Amino acid sequence: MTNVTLTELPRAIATKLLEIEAVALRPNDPFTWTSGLKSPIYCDNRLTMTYPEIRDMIAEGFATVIRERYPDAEVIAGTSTAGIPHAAWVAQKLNLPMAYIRDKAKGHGKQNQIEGRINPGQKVVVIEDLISTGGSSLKAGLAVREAGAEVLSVLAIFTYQFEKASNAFAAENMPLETLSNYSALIEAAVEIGKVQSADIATLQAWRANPEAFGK
Ligand SMILES: O=P(O)(O)OC[C@H]1O[C@H](OP(=O)(O)OP(=O)(O)O)[C@H](O)[C@@H]1O
Ligand SMILES: O=C(O)c1cc(=O)[nH]c(=O)[nH]1
Repeated sequence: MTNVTLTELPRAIATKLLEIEAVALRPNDPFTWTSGLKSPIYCDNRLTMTYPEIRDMIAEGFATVIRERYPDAEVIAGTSTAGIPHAAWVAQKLNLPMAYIRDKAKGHGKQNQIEGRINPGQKVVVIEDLISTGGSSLKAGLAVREAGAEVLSVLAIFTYQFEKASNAFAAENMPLETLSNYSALIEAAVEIGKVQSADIATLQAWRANPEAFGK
């Protein structure tokens, strides 16, 4: 078990993401995000699965948030696909039921969007790996509500801190909390010398107007 407080966690996770090279910069060959946005940066949190110490730091962070702020949680639900393993580790730590939410209902079999059992009226915490626009995780949270359950909060490892995402969650009155974020990532990257000043300038220009990047 790792021993990092919630206050230390944004920087600690950001540093680990940089150390394992989960963060890639490609200013001249932008990444396409799931929302269609073009970006000079991509944060591949899936790589945290590979490192027991890091995935446990994350799971312990989520478990602490749930114990402190959502002690009534009855089900931990992961978003498909990158949220699923983290939801499993948290559910195991808290000895709670687990489910996962597909981005859409299956076209065959039972045609489920939610796999595992979430009963109407149950209190659910949704676990996501990363928030860009927030579209994927908000959709997952709304599917849980559609099933008649209550979403106590969506928790994610990392957010780019776009207003668009926080506004979308606020509009649905759905709480969103994250363990680490873009500000902490940039601070950590500068401190450990992972980004050059030219890259910082590119990242600042992109961050100020992400929709215009790469056009
Ligand atoms: O906040 P958003 O704009 O929705 O973007 C973030 C989502 O994008 C990624 O998933 P992706 O669609 O790549 O699928 P995966 O989880 O199956 O890898 C990531 O894991 C988040 O779920
Ligand atoms: O928006 C996305 O698709 C996205 C961005 C990012 O940095 N990492 C990721 O896994 N997805």
